[in-house]
Amino acid sequence: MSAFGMHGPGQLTGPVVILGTGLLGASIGLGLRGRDVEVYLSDPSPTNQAVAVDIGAGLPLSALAERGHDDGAVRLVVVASPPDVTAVVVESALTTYPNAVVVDIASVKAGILAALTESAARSALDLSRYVGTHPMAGREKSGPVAARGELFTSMPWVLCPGPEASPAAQETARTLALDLGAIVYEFTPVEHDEAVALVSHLPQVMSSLLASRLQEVGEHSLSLAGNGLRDTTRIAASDPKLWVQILGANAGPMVEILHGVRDDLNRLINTLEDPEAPGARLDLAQLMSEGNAGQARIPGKHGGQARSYAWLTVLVDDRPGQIAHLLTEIGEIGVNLEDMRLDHSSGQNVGMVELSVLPSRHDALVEELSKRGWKVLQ
Ligand SMILES: NC(=O)C1=CN([C@@H]2O[C@H](COP(=O)(O)OP(=O)(O)OC[C@H]3O[C@@H](n4cnc5c(N)ncnc54)[C@H](O)[C@@H]3O)[C@@H](O)[C@H]2O)C=CC1
Ligand SMILES: O=C(O)C(=O)Cc1ccc(O)cc1
Repeated sequence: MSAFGMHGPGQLTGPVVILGTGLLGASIGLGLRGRDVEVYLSDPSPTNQAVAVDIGAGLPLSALAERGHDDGAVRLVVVASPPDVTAVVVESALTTYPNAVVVDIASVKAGILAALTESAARSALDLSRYVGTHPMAGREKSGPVAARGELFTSMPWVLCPGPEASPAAQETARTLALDLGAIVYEFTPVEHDEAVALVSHLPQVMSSLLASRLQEVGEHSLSLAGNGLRDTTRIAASDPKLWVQILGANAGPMVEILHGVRDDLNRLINTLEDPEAPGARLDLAQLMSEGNAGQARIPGKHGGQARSYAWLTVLVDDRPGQIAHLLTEIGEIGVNLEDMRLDHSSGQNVGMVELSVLPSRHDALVEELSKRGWKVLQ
């Protein structure tokens, strides 16, 4: 059993080759190693490859032959390179590994399938072994140092098979996602690109636009920043190189959505230019309630139904061990935490731990924690 064997074996059989060992490639390697799958890693950046090997995401690709395998033995190739080189890397993997299923995980799907279909029309490319996929899980950091084997647990993973993908190749792609703990969805590449324009690419653009407003503001104003600003700008820290490629490859669906956003912004500007005008307050109320209605439709994390939780805030001294102590006590009280955020009161030696729980458990937790001497704000 490997060092990560506590996750138990999966269904997938190796050897698996991962091409591109950044955040996603190394995370997939870690997850598969946790299920004892034989994984080999390759990256044009020797540093990224070495880091991925060091964290236990697999062995260098050179070890494939050393372990007695030829290229024909490879069962699955995962292409985890940047989107703009993905079609070329898939094409070369289909040729190099004649018996392997090849999946890619790039964030945009239709253009890659179109490029491969065009290549296949000119050469003898076997697209029955190719399945485009997209795990809807990531981070605002890139590179293998940020990799996590659990990244995909309970997250959506979209399969976008082209018309030539064989049932066996689709089954292998599905097994990869399921072994890594993901929830599998099937979309056509075009449906996928339209959906992610709204649920993934627009949030990134809005977050970046908002955060870019902060470049010139004085420190005095920034010191008032609270969770609203942090929540809405987390992904503004994402890698520009990746997002230039994603947005460029999904420009059509994005432009359509951005026209709608521009109309809404124009409406808001017009209203706020004359906030005392008849109907202005109603218009603002409508805008806010339209937002409420959209927000309420977002499914809960892990694909569950949208659900509202109750929040409470516990003040903790800024000393080592305080948060661990608080969590232990909550465990003893027997309340399950749904979410947790940490914050600091600026300029004070006190931390604020925000906890979310099922509404039915909120009052009991407040009462029990208060009895045990914790300062609880509701
Ligand atoms: N970052 C995220 O949150 C998510 C990213 N993706 C997709 O996953 C893929 C990888 O993204 P990240 O891991 O975030 O990027 P990353 O920048 O962390 O890693 C990309 C890796 O690909 C390597 N690479 C560059 N050219 C290559 C080539 N020709 N062949 C093989 N490897 C090559 C780079 O050296 C780097 O190590 C992208 O296609 C992205 O759209 C999908 C879901 C989430
Ligand atoms: O950090 C987050 O919340 C993300 O949503 C990351 C992400 C980035 C790119 C993708 O194609 C999918 C997911």
